[in-house]
Amino acid sequence: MRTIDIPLGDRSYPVRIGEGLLADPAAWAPHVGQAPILIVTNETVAPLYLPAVLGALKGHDVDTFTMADGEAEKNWDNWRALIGRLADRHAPRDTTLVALGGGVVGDLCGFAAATWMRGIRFIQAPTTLLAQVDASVGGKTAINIPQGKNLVGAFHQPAAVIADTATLRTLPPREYRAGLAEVLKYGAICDAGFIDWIEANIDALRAMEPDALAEIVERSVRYKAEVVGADEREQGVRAILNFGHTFGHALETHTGYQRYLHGEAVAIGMVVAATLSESRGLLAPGLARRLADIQSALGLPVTVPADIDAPDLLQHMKLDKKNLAGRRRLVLLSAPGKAIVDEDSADADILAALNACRAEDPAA
Ligand SMILES: NC(=O)c1ccc[n+]([C@@H]2O[C@H](COP(=O)([O-])OP(=O)(O)OC[C@H]3O[C@@H](n4cnc5c(N)ncnc54)[C@H](O)[C@@H]3O)[C@@H](O)[C@H]2O)c1
Ligand SMILES: O=C(O)C(=O)C[C@@H](O)[C@H](O)[C@H](O)COP(=O)(O)O
Ligand SMILES: [Zn+2]
Repeated sequence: MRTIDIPLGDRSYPVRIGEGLLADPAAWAPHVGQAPILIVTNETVAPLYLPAVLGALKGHDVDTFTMADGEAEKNWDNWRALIGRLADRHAPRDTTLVALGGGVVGDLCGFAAATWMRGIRFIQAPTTLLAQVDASVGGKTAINIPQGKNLVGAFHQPAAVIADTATLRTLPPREYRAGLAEVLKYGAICDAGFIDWIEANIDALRAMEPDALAEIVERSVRYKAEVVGADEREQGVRAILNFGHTFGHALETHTGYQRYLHGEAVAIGMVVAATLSESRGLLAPGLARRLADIQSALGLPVTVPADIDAPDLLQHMKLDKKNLAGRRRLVLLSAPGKAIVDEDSADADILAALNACRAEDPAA
């Protein structure tokens, strides 16, 4: 087991990464006391991993809340149902919530933990690649509303992250690929050498080779730890973790959270953001093409589909949380591995970048 600390003063916590951790009582013991535990999971993950977690937590007072599956479930109804469960069970303030699942379960459970009695402990037990490399770390919790992605939420750090890499073996291939988009994001914004590494290890990543998986999980968490440790509440540098997300979230919202996985939408968004960086003269030509080639090789989408109008996406971008006082703020690149926050892109620049990333084949 490897441990990476998220350095946040009295809110610091460990991210524990290893094979078989969910079933290991020793992995849980330091993070759960004798107070009640409510495990939040979904109908797909529960049959796969709930028995192992219940076994590891034997002897504790444990209840389970199981949601339906899918991004569209990260909504008010499930937040209300989960809060209702806590209320019905008279859950005291020392209750620990456990998010067992992907980023959807993690974000919703985290938001319930942030809001029940003004904030209770929670533990992230991420079971997707995307959640292990990104969503479980950093304390962003949220639900979606029809007007936009993650628009209702709170910063609320977990007490620990228990990332069992063995769970990745049951992940559907499309979900695994979506997680790779957030992995590549760290290369784009933090470390050009990591882009090189991913490029050199595409076959190993496609084959889910254990050494390659261990490398991307640990390296990604280290990049995120550094950024979150420097700026917990996105007052500055943390915004770079949103690279590709302004366009990605617009795609997700526009399609009702049904058509693209989060990582897929971010993948398209990263190509658009890199293209815009180049057309604005902020970034030397070549990286947008290179990112698109890596993503294609990893089986990720790279183009804005023909049936989605660029002005519609621009409209969704008005509710982006990075915007301040009427100023639109975008995360762009100034070099491979170096991100900047830009406030000077005009509508016409953005529309041109979106249209430059159109599929030549409308069916694509
Ligand atoms: N809070 C953050 O910092 C942050 C960061 C990135 C993404 N997110 C959010 O995370 C969400 C996406 O997370 P995700 O990609 O994990 O999606 P997800 O939670 O929908 O999980 C993907 C799918 O895999 C299934 N699944 C989970 N673990 C499995 C396993 N081990 N084996 C088989 N199936 C499994 C799930 O049931 C689901 O169908 C989005 O809502 C996104 O906004 C949050
Ligand atoms: O941790 C962060 O900060 C991120 O931006 C990570 C993103 O990958 C993630 O999708 C996050 O949920 C987006 O946050 P939002 O503030 O744009 O809703
Ligand atoms: Zn993301």
